[in-house]
Amino acid sequence: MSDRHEPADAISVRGLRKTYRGAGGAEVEALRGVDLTVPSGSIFGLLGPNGAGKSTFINILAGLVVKSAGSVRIWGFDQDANPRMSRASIGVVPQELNTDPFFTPREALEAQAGLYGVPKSRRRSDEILAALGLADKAHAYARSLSGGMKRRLLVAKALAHDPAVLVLDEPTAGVDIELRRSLWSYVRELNARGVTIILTTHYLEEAQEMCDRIAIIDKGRVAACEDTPALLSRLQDKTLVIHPETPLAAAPAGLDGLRATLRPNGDLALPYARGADDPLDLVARAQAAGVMVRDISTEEPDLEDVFLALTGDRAA
Ligand SMILES: Nc1ncnc2c1ncn2[C@@H]1O[C@H](COP(=O)(O)OP(=O)(O)OP(=O)(O)O)[C@@H](O)[C@H]1O
Repeated sequence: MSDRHEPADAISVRGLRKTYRGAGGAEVEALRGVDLTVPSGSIFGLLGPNGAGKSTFINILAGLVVKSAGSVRIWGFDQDANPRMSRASIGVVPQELNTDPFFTPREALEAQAGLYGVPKSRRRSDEILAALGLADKAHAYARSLSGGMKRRLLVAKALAHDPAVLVLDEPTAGVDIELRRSLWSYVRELNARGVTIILTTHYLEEAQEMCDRIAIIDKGRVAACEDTPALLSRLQDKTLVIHPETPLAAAPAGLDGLRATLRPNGDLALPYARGADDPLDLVARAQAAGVMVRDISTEEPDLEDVFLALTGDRAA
């Protein structure tokens, strides 16, 4: 993968729109003018509530859904002017476990490579199957594979034509912790070898941990697109947590004007503005309200908070 030319942007999308026409002629505007750039070599996260347009976006990149307007460049190739090269540059791991029951994993990879015109001498089916822990299942019928194995087979299939960009649509939905961990470590390995990764996930912690850069899509528009630390720092609110001597049964009276909440474990949480409010004042206010303070800690905002602030919706 090292001999590949590398454009600055793996994906560049301008003015992308998609309007679906429903059964009764009703129109659904799934994408309403999306501009998005995915830098080459990054692990890029696409987050958004249900129905935000993430799958539509990915399916347009994959060539599975026809856009209504706008331009899409994949690995420098314009999707309209150079459909073959732009398609060859991207591999998509779909959300659904749609493996062909009568193909063995090896046959599935060979068929996929054949579809993209990869000559036999350049196919790496066995290597890919081994990397995904499917070597001993290479000749088993796909229908006999476990759910986790099918998921890994879909990743393998998406890699069969050696794409520069790998898209994973909700790759860890319904996946157990062990598979999730091994999937992510493989994704990191691919990224280290130069593959640009785009993933959608509802697991905000995961996006926070995995992604260099994150776009938040809401109602068919890009609500935010920033490097992960910058996105997090947009939120000025920190939280002071007071751990009382004995768990509180209710938030004490006398904390008027503070957005105090009681946590299920009996701790008291008090949001405050970084740099503007003094957390020690909050401690004094709590003490004055009768709270016996055993310990205090502060928390940074996480993506869930950013998400809430931007979209007003709570994520999954
Ligand atoms: N084939 C279709 N025909 C009509 N409407 C569609 C079609 N596919 C998607 N939509 C609508 O387009 C909007 C965006 O859907 P999309 O699946 O892209 O969202 P999403 O962000 O991927 O959601 P999720 O997280 O639930 O997968 C939704 O309102 C959806 O109902």
